[in-house]
Amino acid sequence: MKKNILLIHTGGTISMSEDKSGAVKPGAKNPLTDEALLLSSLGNLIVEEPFHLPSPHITPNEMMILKGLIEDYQSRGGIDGAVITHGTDTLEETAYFLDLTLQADFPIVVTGAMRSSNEIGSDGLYNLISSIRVATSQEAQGKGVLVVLNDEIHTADNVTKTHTSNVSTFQSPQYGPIGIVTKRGIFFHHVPAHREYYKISSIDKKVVLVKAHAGMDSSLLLAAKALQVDGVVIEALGQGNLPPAAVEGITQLISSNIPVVIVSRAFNGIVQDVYAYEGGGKHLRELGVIFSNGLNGQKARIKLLIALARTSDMKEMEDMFRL
Ligand SMILES: NC(=O)C[C@H](N)C(=O)O
Repeated sequence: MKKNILLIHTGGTISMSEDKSGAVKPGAKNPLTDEALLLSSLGNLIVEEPFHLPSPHITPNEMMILKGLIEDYQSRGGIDGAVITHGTDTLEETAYFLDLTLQADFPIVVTGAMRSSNEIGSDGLYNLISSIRVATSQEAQGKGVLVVLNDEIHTADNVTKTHTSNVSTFQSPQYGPIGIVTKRGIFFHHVPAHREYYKISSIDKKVVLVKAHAGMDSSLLLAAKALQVDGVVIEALGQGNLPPAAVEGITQLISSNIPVVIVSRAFNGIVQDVYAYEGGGKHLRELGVIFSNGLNGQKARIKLLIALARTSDMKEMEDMFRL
């Protein structure tokens, strides 16, 4: 029996076309709707298009709209899986947001494309078909929000865009993909180590993301404090260290009760309190910095926004980032 799949289009290259000059842009109509007949052989598709945006235009507000839409369908029942088409630039942030805030009992898959619908070698329709196949697979259940592109199945917490234009751009640097898509089937070779769920009803805090560099000082951190942001995420150096000149900024943020979360600007590995020199991980831990293990900066920012939507207790936030 065909499964009921909620198909949500949000925009991005997957629903754009190239014009004669080679410029890629959204048209009046989503080209994927032309493929409705072909796609309908894969399941009963219930199509929604709550907005049509390139993914650099996506904000947490659109992420909340997607969460609400999926929860609506979930409460009405009868849905066996959901697929979201999304621009690739911020796809990982939306996927991770939904992973943390939805408690769906059916698979949710996010996909996109690197080449627009009318380009040679266009990957959009192929990725969409793969995603619907994953969303209808029994084994995809209970694995959290999945990201499917280029024949690979990734978890939302680990996947990241690693190449500006290549179709194999989505990679999971820490652990690799958890499954593959082939002509014959959907094969999972790993199980996600843990799942997290946080109930939120709004998201409205301001969290900035700062990248550390050799010679970094406190100016951007002090500017963040002056702007009265609600939280700061820093892509720190190596295992989680900062230049000594950044310590003043950290101290002032934390003494103003503004949480500071660090991840590493290295795209593999975790941050730890290893080094005991000024600005080293041990020093940062003593100052009250929260260590986020394994997330990249943009995802730690999403998690901090969610944490701030739930609590102002630093200890509770720290516990959330320990997972
Ligand atoms: N490949 C893509 O989808 C990139 C596009 N700029 C977007 O994210 O909307």
